[in-house]
Amino acid sequence: MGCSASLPDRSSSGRLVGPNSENGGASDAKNLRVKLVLLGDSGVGKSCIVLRFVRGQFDPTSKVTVGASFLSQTIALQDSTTVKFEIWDTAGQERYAALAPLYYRGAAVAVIVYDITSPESFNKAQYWVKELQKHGSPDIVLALVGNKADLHEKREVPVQDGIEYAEKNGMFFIETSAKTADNINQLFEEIAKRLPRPAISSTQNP
Ligand SMILES: Nc1nc2c(ncn2[C@@H]2O[C@H](COP(=O)(O)OP(=O)(O)OP(=O)(O)O)[C@@H](O)[C@H]2O)c(=O)[nH]1
Repeated sequence: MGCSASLPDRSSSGRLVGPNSENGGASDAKNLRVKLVLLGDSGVGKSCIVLRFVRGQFDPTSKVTVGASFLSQTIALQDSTTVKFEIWDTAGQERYAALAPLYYRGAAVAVIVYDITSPESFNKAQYWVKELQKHGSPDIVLALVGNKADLHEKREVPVQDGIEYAEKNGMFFIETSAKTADNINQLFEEIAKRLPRPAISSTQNP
């Protein structure tokens, strides 16, 4: 189960713009290209977050991620900077864990996702934070995301736990719902605001 995310560039809201082709894909002060990796336990909603961000859709019936999938999406900030996110959505199943370094190596941003109804997934998120702190780029932007915020009646991870853990580790924190779209665009906009200027450009290779 899950959200299939092997999709082309698409705009999904008025604030999102098409692929940035004016400068041939390189980063400059106004047009940033950013490699972003999503990590987290299987089933927390990584693919659904990406699908919601890129296409504005939620598909509860599509499949588990195998290996990883790649998508990109460009957003425009208020200061007219554009940020093209090159997104690697990794597979959360344990059997793919050894592949993760291929995807987070050289990433300017890591989005570490857990499910607010699953303490196990919160523990797994903490594992990924430590892994990124040890092996990620030294200036990587780390975001901690508590997804499935729409399932508040089943919540098992208090919002305060997410806030405190993120604060201690110098991370940006947000709760989202890929199902309702709550805070999905905000997640990427807040990441964009925290990027060093210009961000390191990347290629479509992991
Ligand atoms: N209620 C609710 N369900 C969600 C949300 N996001 C994802 N889901 C459901 O959670 C399940 C897993 O979502 P995926 O996006 O495939 O999870 P994943 O983290 O990509 O999983 P892997 O591909 O195994 O790593 C699916 O059944 C989704 O419909 C959400 O915000 N709210």
